[in-house]
Amino acid sequence: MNQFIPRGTSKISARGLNVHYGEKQALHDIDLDIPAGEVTALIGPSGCGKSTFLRCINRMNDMVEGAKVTGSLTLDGSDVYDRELDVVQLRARVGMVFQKPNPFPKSIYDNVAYGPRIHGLARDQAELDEIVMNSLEKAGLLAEVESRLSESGTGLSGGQQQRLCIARAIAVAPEVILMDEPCSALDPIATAKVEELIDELRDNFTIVIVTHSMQQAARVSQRTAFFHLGKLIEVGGTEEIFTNPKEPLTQGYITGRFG
Ligand SMILES: Nc1ncnc2c1ncn2[C@@H]1O[C@H](COP(=O)(O)OP(=O)(O)OP(=O)(O)O)[C@@H](O)[C@H]1O
Repeated sequence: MNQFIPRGTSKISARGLNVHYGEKQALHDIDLDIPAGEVTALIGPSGCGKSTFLRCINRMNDMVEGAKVTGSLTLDGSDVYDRELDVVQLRARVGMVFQKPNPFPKSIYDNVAYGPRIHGLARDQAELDEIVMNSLEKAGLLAEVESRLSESGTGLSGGQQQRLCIARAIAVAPEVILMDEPCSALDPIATAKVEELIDELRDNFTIVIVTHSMQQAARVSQRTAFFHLGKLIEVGGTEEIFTNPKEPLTQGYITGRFG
């Protein structure tokens, strides 16, 4: 059963969204609204289609051979799958942070400056410096790396690398940040830092996060969508989903009866 927030307040809207990988249908008729300025968590057992849905939003599925997306997906009311749409521009508006931190083998500075450079966001070096510093600050990393900006990003700890990847995503001023299990490779302390950061970022960005951890969904999100076997079973306020789910399948999952 799908519940909608009123139209007009949603940043991303899926209607009748289907995804096939060759013969296999990974998502069935998904209707889902993602509100602006909130964190929406996508949860559900392995293989239920969470990552597939996430990857539809910035058209990462375009790169998967045999993947076919039908139905409608809009960002601020515009069709994400419009043939005329510039996918590079879309990915600047919709940034992504992956499961494994993947800094470029470049300096910490250049990791963050990369996007602003290719999108021509800074008029001069001073402006680029400002974007880099601001992004590192917003990602909660500046104090730890200020004195070593020219050192390689790959030399940082896993948690620092993930915050560097978040800084890199923020640097192009996206509207939406997609996070695909961003803490699964991190220890509990690094995880706590990234979770804190997610909470701070929601003032400025719309965030969609895939997580296997129900505790994490409960800690960081305001809205939760539960997927099962490629279908959206239930979506609602996170507290409501975790304390008073309407669907027996959701209840079964959150109480650990299957997973
Ligand atoms: N590139 C692909 N080619 C073929 N099938 C795929 C591909 N990617 C995903 N699938 C299938 O689509 C379904 C949904 O996968 P998806 O990765 O979206 O699930 P998920 O809920 O994110 O899983 P997990 O929690 O294990 O990451 C699964 O059955 C998966 O095997």
